[in-house]
Amino acid sequence: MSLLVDIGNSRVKWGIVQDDRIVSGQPFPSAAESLEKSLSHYWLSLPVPHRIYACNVAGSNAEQIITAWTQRYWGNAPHFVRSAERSYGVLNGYEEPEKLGVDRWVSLIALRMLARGPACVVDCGTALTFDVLDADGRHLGGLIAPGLAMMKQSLVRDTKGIRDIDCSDSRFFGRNTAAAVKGGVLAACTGLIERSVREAAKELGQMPELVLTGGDANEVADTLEAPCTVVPDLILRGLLRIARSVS
Ligand SMILES: Nc1ncnc2c1ncn2[C@@H]1O[C@H](COP(=O)(O)OP(=O)(O)O)[C@@H](O)[C@H]1O
Ligand SMILES: CC(C)(COP(=O)(O)O)[C@@H](O)C(=O)NCCC(=O)O
Ligand SMILES: [K+]
Repeated sequence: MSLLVDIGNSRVKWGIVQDDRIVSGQPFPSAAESLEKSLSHYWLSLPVPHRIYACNVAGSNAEQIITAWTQRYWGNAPHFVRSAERSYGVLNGYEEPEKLGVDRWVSLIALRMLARGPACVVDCGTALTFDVLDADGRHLGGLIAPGLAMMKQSLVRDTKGIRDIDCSDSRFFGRNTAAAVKGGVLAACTGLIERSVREAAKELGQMPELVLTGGDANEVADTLEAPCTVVPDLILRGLLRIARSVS
């Protein structure tokens, strides 16, 4: 059995590989304070994995805690994927390829398998990232913006007049503070995505496919006018691609 682990700035997403398919587990917070406890809670009952493939953007502390845990209970350290210049049919577009967030790199590897032609991937996580891949697997670069929760938190933190932001209203324009914040933050994300897709289409000479992933992908997809596909386990699928090539 292989274990696939995507360690983001908010949450650890993970899944086991059974019959070459991903069975996703319950995500848990990546915060260092609770990480060891969460690992024991979610992973102690698993069969011992022969291989562990991980991508981590939550800092070396998270990497150390997870490695210590898997060493202690399974006698096995994870293989931490690093961003490369070229692999699995994808050519990294960064001037310094190793500086591209490894979650973005792995999502491009998955996107390359999934898409028939040029495609864009949006990760609606702690940050919102947008990356472009042409029909030959060349990464044309991307964008990084704050994610939905981070935008809301920054409004609460840095203003006196915005406090309660719980809202189930779904009209575009809000008629109270919470609805105005919800709408503003969603419009910031969907506006970024729709403008970026148009810009990508200009560079590509053709309309790209659009794939969304991350904890807020469904909420963003519901507001987007552009056609898109939500793939919740996109990064785990990229890790599976890498795992297959090694075993
Ligand atoms: N059950 C949930 N628990 C926590 N966050 C959630 C949940 N469902 C959706 N979210 C949203 O998902 C975001 C984190 O998405 P995720 O893709 O896990 O981010 P990251 O990869 O940066 O850790 C949070 O900011 C939150 O808005
Ligand atoms: C952009 C990110 C913060 C996204 O992290 P996430 O929201 O997935 O937790 C991460 O991919 C990262 O730290 N990237 C390094 C900088 C870059 O990609 O240019
Ligand atoms: K992520």
